[in-house]
Amino acid sequence: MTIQFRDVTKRYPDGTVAVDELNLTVEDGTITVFVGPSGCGKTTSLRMINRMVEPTSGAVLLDGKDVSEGDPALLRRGIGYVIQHAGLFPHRTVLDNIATVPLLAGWDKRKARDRAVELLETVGLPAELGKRYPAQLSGGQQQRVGVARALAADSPVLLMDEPFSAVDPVVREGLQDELLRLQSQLGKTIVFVTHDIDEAVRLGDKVAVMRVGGKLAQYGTPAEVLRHPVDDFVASFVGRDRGYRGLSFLPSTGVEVQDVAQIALGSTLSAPNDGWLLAVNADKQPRGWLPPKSTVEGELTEADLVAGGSLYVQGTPIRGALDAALSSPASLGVVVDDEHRVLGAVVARQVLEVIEASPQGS
Ligand SMILES: Nc1ncnc2c1ncn2[C@@H]1O[C@H](COP(=O)(O)OP(=O)(O)OP(=O)(O)O)[C@@H](O)[C@H]1O
Repeated sequence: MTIQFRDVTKRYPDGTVAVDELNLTVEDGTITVFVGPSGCGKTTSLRMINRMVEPTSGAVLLDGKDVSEGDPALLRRGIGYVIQHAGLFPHRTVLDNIATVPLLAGWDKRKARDRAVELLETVGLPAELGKRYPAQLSGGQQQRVGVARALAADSPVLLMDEPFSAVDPVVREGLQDELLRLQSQLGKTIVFVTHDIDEAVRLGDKVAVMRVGGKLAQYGTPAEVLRHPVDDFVASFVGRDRGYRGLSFLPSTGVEVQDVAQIALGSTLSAPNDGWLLAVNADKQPRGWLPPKSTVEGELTEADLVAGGSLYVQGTPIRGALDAALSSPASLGVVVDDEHRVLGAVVARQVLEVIEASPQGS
């Protein structure tokens, strides 16, 4: 389902212009992220899609149909909505929370409950949490329940307003991964609001950068916004390290994978080694590094090794190659295939040469 903002303006009764002449199309089956500093009108824009806020002028269209025509309650029931802190009903169990919308839609109790159990699994929560109350869950689990409840509407559109902002960064990354995994299966049209540019570029197929005063500053793919910010506001908002972030979108064409000296776990070392040796297991997966001039008594075990850096999966963007090279104790970034078998190594200097020669690096 496409969502179209056509000349949409929202002026609150006190005169605040929260959204100013917004024109933008959210494409079917994609994640579009509204990002910008506090007060720039992201939430107001989102809420005009399900008519929790009515535009002062202009129109929002769902698949070409003006949302202002028709019953707002019916519209809202048909659009999944997730907010910060999940917004769960505290006195209802997790399962009852998830089943809210199906019950409103007139499903019988049994069917709504079965659907809720299924959705709990979809969002990666164990079934036994279903009987608990929201306060008995962690923040991350509550957010997952919030997502499950929104999915229960089974609508093609999902609105998410800072859904992961209240959880710590590690849990947040897990939730983002989970959302991307779900989206690859479900293909919904998702509008996601955040003030965090990292979250925006990670999740968005498209990113709409907004500025205070409710104006759209730039709308494009994450790569476009990072590499070619249209003005100083966008450039400063995406940050000084945008060059590094932009590497997440630069292909690794031209990066040379060189041979790397290896040693198998369980083998013996006849003489001290000259250079670093990459230790691999029976499946040829890297397990760590053996420093130069090591002496190993008996068979090589993981206890003899120095931990390795990050791995670079061949074919993925160049940022991973640079990370692998810079994080390796041997200054050799380990290159692996999809099954994490060693293919060779990359060195930072050569990766940087490729980056410098790219249009982004120059
Ligand atoms: N009900 C309201 N009445 C008056 N002004 C409002 C109302 N709701 C929001 N605003 C104002 O409209 C502007 C945009 O608010 P909005 O919540 O859409 O921004 P936001 O980008 O989502 O901000 P945040 O990230 O802080 O939630 C702000 O100046 C805000 O104070």
